[in-house]
Amino acid sequence: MSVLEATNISKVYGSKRGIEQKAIDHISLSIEKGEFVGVMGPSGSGKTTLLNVLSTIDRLSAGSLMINGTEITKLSKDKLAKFRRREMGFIFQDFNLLDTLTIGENIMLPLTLDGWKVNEMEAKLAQVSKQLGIDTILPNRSFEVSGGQMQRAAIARAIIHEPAIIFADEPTGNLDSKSSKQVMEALATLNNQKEATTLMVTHDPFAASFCERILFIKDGKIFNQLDKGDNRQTFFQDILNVQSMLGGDTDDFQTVRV
Ligand SMILES: Nc1ncnc2c1ncn2[C@@H]1O[C@H](COP(=O)(O)OP(=O)(O)OP(=O)(O)O)[C@@H](O)[C@H]1O
Repeated sequence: MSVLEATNISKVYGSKRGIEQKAIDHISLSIEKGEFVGVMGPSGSGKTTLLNVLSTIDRLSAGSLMINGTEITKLSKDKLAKFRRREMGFIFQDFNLLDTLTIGENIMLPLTLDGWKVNEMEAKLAQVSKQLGIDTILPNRSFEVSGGQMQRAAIARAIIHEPAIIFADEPTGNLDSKSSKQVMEALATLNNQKEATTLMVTHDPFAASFCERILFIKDGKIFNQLDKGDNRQTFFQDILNVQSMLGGDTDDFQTVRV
């Protein structure tokens, strides 16, 4: 079953000088339940725009987008906000945790907004935080814990309401290699054990090697697609090969740390 089905989608930005920028150019893609899909491509290729339109943060210029059986382009603003809150989880590069709340309160936020009972929220919090290995830091504030712990808290917040799909934008972008590995292992485990359908934009070939499938974007179009197969090290090398074919960021060519 497709959790996400985008058909012929485009996003065109206007400019003050009247020149249009076609950031997404007639892309069609589908993501099945339980898939872990990565999006890669050179700087300016349209990765963030693709994530933003698929996650309904930004409106499409054209095309159709079905998520969990609902045609997104037909929803009113209010219905869309509710749909987004219930059916989607978000993970950002800079964690986006509120430092006025404890880590536990941050994680429970989607349930608080949805009017859950306190004892039910706490039971769910205990389960999710244990699974992510952050149950001991729940009373802390974000500035008292490490970057890796903050990102695992953000993952807990993204999955606590069991959304249909998780959108992750450079989740390892602000982390050192050890924390990146922990965060990617956490995402991959959630994906394996809970069938958490995930779409992740990344520049990092190491992070991407945890995905099952990578879509490479160039000039707003899908340029190539890679499937993992059964060996992550080979997959990692394949990712580097496509990246070098695409050109772009020299930072992307990292030493192997699989
Ligand atoms: N708000 C906007 N207004 C006008 N043009 C935009 C806007 N946002 C992005 N663009 C343009 O759309 C294209 C795609 O940008 P996007 O940020 O999606 O690329 P990206 O692949 O995520 O890049 P990066 O890896 O550098 O973050 C670029 O040419 C960019 O300049």
